[in-house]
Amino acid sequence: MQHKLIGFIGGGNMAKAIIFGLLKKGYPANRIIVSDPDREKLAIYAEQGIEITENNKKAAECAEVVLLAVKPQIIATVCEQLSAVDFSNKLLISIVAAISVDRFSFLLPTAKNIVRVMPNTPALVSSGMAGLFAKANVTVEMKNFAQDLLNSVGESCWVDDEEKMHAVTAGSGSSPAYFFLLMESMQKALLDMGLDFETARLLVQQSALGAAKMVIENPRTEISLLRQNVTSKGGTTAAALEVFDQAQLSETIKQAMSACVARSQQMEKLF
Ligand SMILES: NC(=O)C1=CN([C@@H]2O[C@H](COP(=O)(O)OP(=O)(O)OC[C@H]3O[C@@H](n4cnc5c(N)ncnc54)[C@H](O)[C@@H]3O)[C@@H](O)[C@H]2O)C=CC1
Ligand SMILES: O=C(O)[C@@H]1CCC=N1
Repeated sequence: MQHKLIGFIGGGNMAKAIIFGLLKKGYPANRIIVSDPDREKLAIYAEQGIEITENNKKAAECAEVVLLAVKPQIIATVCEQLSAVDFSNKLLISIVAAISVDRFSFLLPTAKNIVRVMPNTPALVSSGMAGLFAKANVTVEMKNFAQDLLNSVGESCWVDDEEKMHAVTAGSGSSPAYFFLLMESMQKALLDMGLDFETARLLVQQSALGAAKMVIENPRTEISLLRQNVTSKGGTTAAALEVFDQAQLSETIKQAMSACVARSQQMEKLF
């Protein structure tokens, strides 16, 4: 991919996952600049040879691609700081949850090429998943760069309707947390059963990896069949799944993901 100069506005958790993922894939450190008011956060980037600044405007002015990675709650303030920057020839990528392209067009009127992305932190280990959305006016070249960027740290897909970005948030941005919670709970249960910490963690992490690989490497097999293949009639797995069923786990997961979507829709109106 092209090594355009990327200016990250905000250098927190998600920016870090993308930036370190990019560095691992050979993206040159001297083609990245990070702006953040938190000097401690900036120090980790400086150590990698990345230019750092506390001045958002400076980072955006010199960058060809500006990637917004601040919290939705402060997006209006941050855009105000960027209002004197001419975005007309720049690509603006936002990973900010819930904030629409129309909102960015309002906050930064010179921005024409806006790509909205919902990535996730596994980008750090080259296993990210990102959903992307752009309006029809965005050039193919700009869209390709945005997708190449996300593809270099994982997989990606486009959605044709911006409304779907709320669901994408439930399925990419937030979803690693659901899997972490499941793994945390499994690890805790194994500790309570008397296994030591390292054994419990190894059992959980390797089983999670194995299950994910089974799904990925058997794209034509329904996930439900993979589950059934583990579940002997009257056996141990059936006993475990019966408990999940009684607790209505599937319904709970649906409710949790719906809450994620509802919060995203609410935040879209709030910020
Ligand atoms: N953490 C995640 O898994 C994901 C986060 N996102 C989105 O990424 C964005 C950032 O989230 P996180 O990295 O988790 O948050 P974070 O709190 O770790 O990072 C935000 C960063 O913004 C910095 N900041 C605060 N005020 C600033 C300002 N005026 N100018 C520049 N930087 C400023 C903070 O110092 C901090 O380093 C959010 O909009 C979130 O919705 C999207 C997908 C996944
Ligand atoms: O929890 C959040 O709001 C952000 C967006 C998706 C993941 N983290």
